[in-house]
Formats: sequence, structure tokens, C-alpha cells
Amino acid sequence: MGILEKISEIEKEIARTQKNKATEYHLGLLKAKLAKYRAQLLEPSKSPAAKGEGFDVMKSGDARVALIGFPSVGKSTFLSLMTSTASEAASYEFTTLTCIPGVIEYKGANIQLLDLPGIIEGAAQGKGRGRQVIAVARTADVVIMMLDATKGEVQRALLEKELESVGIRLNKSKPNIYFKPKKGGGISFNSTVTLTQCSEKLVQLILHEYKIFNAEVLFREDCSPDEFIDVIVGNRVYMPCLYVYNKIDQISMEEVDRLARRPHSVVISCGMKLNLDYLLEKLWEYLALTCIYTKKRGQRPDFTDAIILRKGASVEHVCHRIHRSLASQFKYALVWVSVRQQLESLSSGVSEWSSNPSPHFLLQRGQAQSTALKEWA
Ligand SMILES: Nc1nc2c(ncn2[C@@H]2O[C@H](COP(=O)(O)OP(=O)(O)OP(=O)(O)O)[C@@H](O)[C@H]2O)c(=O)[nH]1
Ligand SMILES: [K+]
Ligand SMILES: [Mg+2]
Repeated sequence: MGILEKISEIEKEIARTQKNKATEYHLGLLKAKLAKYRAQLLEPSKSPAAKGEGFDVMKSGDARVALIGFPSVGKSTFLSLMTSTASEAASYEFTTLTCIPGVIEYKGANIQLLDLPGIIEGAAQGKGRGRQVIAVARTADVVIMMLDATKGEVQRALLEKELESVGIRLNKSKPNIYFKPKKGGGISFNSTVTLTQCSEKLVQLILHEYKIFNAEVLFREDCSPDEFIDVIVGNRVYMPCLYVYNKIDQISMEEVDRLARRPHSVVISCGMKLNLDYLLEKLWEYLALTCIYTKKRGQRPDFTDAIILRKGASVEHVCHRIHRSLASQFKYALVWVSVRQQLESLSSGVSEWSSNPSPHFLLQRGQAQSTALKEWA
């Protein structure tokens, strides 16, 4: 039996197994097996055709966003609208065959946007250029899942399943489980919270399936068996995803309203240029970037030249961006908060600036590594 058949056998068995206390261990084991086969499936193929030309795009700018979606949902139309790059758009499917990079300039940041070929059901198993597309998606900071508003729900569920099956976790955070394989001593199992989905026995069974007999496991939240498997397997990516429903010019207002209220969703029309500003705002939020401006003594900060960093970056990161040797010579920094808000309403921000010239914080040398920027904002 090939791996694909094995996977589909297990999937069928999971589907027909009733979920209850008696089948809990059986299901846990099946899921562990499934994850193993999927991992095998993803091992790089040896045939050169699978490599795919035109997918090795250099990372550039402050962040990377990948456009994932079925064929002809409007990905290339979107790239051509938002960036100065033109990507061919047409009414037939699979117009785009490689990865086309463009740059969105927003709030002083350069956001690399990648147009990709459309993917379909079975992409993860290598249908079309699915594997290459998914490999690129893994390298992004945010995925935009573009959907055709007239058929969005089916497409959304199918693509979520594809990405899920290759270890991409959308809008989820890493399970809070401490897991450390050991040389000996058996399995030590602990939890700091009451567990309703996993037990010590189930955890042991799953670990044995992965031939792990010595390890330290500490659950710090009430995780599911799937989440535990994710932690053992390890190579999962946890990625923010915006679901973008395009072509809302084709559906009723009621339908637009319903889609817009779904979690992590934005509705747009590339054809009629509707709601694109709001999409950019949301994208910025999901990228979790922050702008930092430097200022010379006695002068106003230069609001045209931002240092762009991820939220939560430390002062040390800022130093490194300015000069390689700055961090090691760092003594203290004067920090004014809410710089980002000042930029957002530039005029009021500047007047606030001149009326309030004293810094909110004095940051000493020792704090350079530990103080996260978010604490000041
Ligand atoms: N009605 C309507 N049509 C749109 C909209 N955006 C794009 N289209 C049309 O949808 C078709 C497909 O657009 P593309 O940009 O080529 O779609 P794609 O997702 O890049 O397609 P592939 O590269 O084949 O995967 C084109 O005919 C576009 O003109 C929109 O907002 N409304
Ligand atoms: K197309
Ligand atoms: Mg295209």
C-alpha cells in the first residue's frame, strides 16, 4: 500500500470511529500514525520536476506576505493593484505559474507580497504546483488566503485542510507544553492545569508510537491530543492568516455582511477597488510590526524614516538596526512612547511632541536586552 492509501485508510477509520471515552486511545494512536505518514509524504521528492523553477524568491523588505488561493480568485489582480509590479491576470485558471514578488509600501515599511499559482484540493500531495506553493507559504510572516466571495466557504475549508495537513497552523499559538526527550528515566508526566482532553496514559501511548520511551512532559494548558502530537513532531509553523473574500461586487449586501463578520476575514473587490484600505490596516495589524523613529538632541524626530521591527523586539534589536557596534557601547536611551499613534495622526502627534519634550522613559544599559518595546507602547 502506498502512503496516500495508508493516509486515506486512517482518515476513514478516524471518521467512522465514534468519539467517546472508550475510543479515546484508539483515536489518539490513529492521529499519531496519520501525522507520521503525512510527514513522510512531505519529505522532499527526488525528481527534479518537483523542485519547480521560479519559486526561489529572495526575502526582502520588512516582512513577507504570501497569497494563497484557488485559481482565478484574483490573486494576481490584487498584486498588480497594491504594488508597482504587474502580474498577468486572466479569466482562465492557472494563469500564474511561478512566484511573482511585489512590494507594498505602507507606513514607511516595505512589505514583500508574493503572488503564487492557484492551488487546489490535493495540493499538499503534489497536485499542480501545490507543494512549491505551500513551501513558499511556510516562509511568510502572514498568509493572505484569497477566496472568491461567490464560493468562499467551500474553498476556505478545503484550503485550511490542505495547509493543516502539511503542518501549517493558522491563527493558532504554539501549544504551551514543555517536552524534552531524555536518555533514560522513563516518561515523567505533569500538568499545571486540569486536563480534559489528554491523560497520562494517552500521552504515553502517543509517545510510544513515536518510539519515545524517555521524556519529560509538562502540560501548561489544556491541550488536545493533536496539539500534543504537533509538539512532538516539532516542525509546525504557527502563522497569522487573513481570509480575504474578493469579488464582493458579485454577491448581495447581506452576503457581504455575513462574510465580513467571520473571524479573521476581510471582504474586498479588486475589480471595483472596494475596502482595500481596510485590508491594509488589517494586514498591518496581523504583521504585528511597529515603527521606531530616532531623533537628534534638540530636534524633532524624522517621521519619514522609520526603523521597522516586530512588536516585542528589544532595544538591542533597535541598536543593531542603527549600527553593528552600537549595542555593545549602549549606555541608555531616551524613549518617547506612542510614536506609532503619533504617526497615525501625524499633525496632532507633532504638536503633542513639541508641547511635551521630556521623555517618558530613561532606559539604562542593563535593560537593553530585556526590555521589550511593547512594554513602552
Ligand atoms: N468581478 C470581479 N472579477 C475580478 C475581481 N478581481 C479579479 N477579477 C477577475 O478574476 C479573474 C481572475 O483573476 P486573476 O488575478 O488572474 O486570478 P488569480 O487568482 O491570479 O488566478 P491564477 O493565477 O490562475 O491562479 C480575472 O478575469 C479578473 O479580472 C473582482 O473583484 N471582481
Ligand atoms: K486566472
Ligand atoms: Mg494569478
